[in-house]
Amino acid sequence: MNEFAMYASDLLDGRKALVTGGGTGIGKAIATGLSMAGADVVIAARRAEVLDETAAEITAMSGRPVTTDLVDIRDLDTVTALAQRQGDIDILINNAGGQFPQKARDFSPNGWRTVIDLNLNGTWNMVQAFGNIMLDAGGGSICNIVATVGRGIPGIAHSASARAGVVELSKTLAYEWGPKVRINCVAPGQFRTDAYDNTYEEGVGDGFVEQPLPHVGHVSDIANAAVFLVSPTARFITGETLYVDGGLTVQGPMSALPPGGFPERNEPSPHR
Ligand SMILES: CCCCCCCCC/C=C/C(=O)SCCNC(=O)CCNC(=O)[C@H](O)C(C)(C)COP(=O)(O)OP(=O)(O)OC[C@H]1O[C@@H](n2cnc3c(N)ncnc32)[C@H](O)[C@@H]1OP(=O)(O)O
Ligand SMILES: NC(=O)C1=CN([C@@H]2O[C@H](COP(=O)(O)OP(=O)(O)OC[C@H]3O[C@@H](n4cnc5c(N)ncnc54)[C@H](OP(=O)(O)O)[C@@H]3O)[C@@H](O)[C@H]2O)C=CC1
Repeated sequence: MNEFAMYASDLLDGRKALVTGGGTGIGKAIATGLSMAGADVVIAARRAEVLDETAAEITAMSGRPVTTDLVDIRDLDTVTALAQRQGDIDILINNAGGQFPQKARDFSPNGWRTVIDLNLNGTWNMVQAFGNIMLDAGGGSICNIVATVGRGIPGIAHSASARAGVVELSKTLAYEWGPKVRINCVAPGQFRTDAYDNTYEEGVGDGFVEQPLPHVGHVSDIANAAVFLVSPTARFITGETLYVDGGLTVQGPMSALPPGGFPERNEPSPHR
């Protein structure tokens, strides 16, 4: 099966889409999905070489040109400059982000700040810069890639807080920008991208078997959800968060640290 061929190849004809972090992993899959559905895609991040390689790969699959551009979403000046170059977009996917796993009690002030700055402030920089242009131009659609927030994510309290902020931001803007700009989120469960494998210890997510769909997701699962949400097929959906997590948040283990990562949880409770 071609995982990226879920939609008609002209679904997004004539639309321009920008994907942050589109050179790797989930962002690359989303960019591929958008291109396969007919959009003119721009992928933007910090590493030109990675972006160029990915653009060529996507073009080989979809037959459509893919543009690359540079941005550091934490740096407002580069976001503003990107918006001046690529402001005429109809679709924005805020996928760039990430964090490191650590117990909250060990976070340094700068560690906390860095993750909030990337995932909440960085996303906000993009949303405001491009959202304002969409509002002036008449409309558009935004999709923010977050994480499975809603019941806490032990081991990444900084990122969980930032992503919850993005979910609430999206709901708020869905109202404020309602008639013109739709804004939704996709919440991925666990996806074994290169970045994931490089960041998380062996054993994280081993409890998959307890998840309703007991296997790892494919990045195209996220891509298909994101393409749906930004496409006219989802024209009556805004302020929503779509969980693509194999049911992890319904029932499953949730920790970014490997099993045994919180031995203090076996200590007697002072609350009894
Ligand atoms: C069942 C399913 C379950 C599922 C449960 C799992 C759910 C996970 C869901 C998410 C999965 C993914 O995102 S998968 C993709 C994963 N890959 C990533 O996220 C990689 C991206 N991460 C990063 O680039 C970095 O972590 C990040 C800090 C965000 C940005 O790096 P920078 O180079 O800008 O920052 P630095 O200057 O290096 O560091 C800034 C501060 O952060 C601290 N810091 C950085 N890395 C650190 C580390 N590993 N441990 C401690 N502290 C760290 C530094 O010490 C600095 O603080 P001081 O020393 O005090 O100055
Ligand atoms: N994989 C998973 O299981 C899950 C992933 N997520 C989230 O999904 C998103 C994609 O994850 P994944 O594909 O696995 O990870 P990647 O690390 O492969 O993707 C992150 C992308 O964002 C870009 N990026 C990082 N920082 C910046 C920045 N400051 N400015 C611009 N671009 C930046 C990176 O490119 P470059 O370095 O060139 O800038 C990279 O292409 C992330 O937000 C991640 O946290 C959420 C839940 C689960």
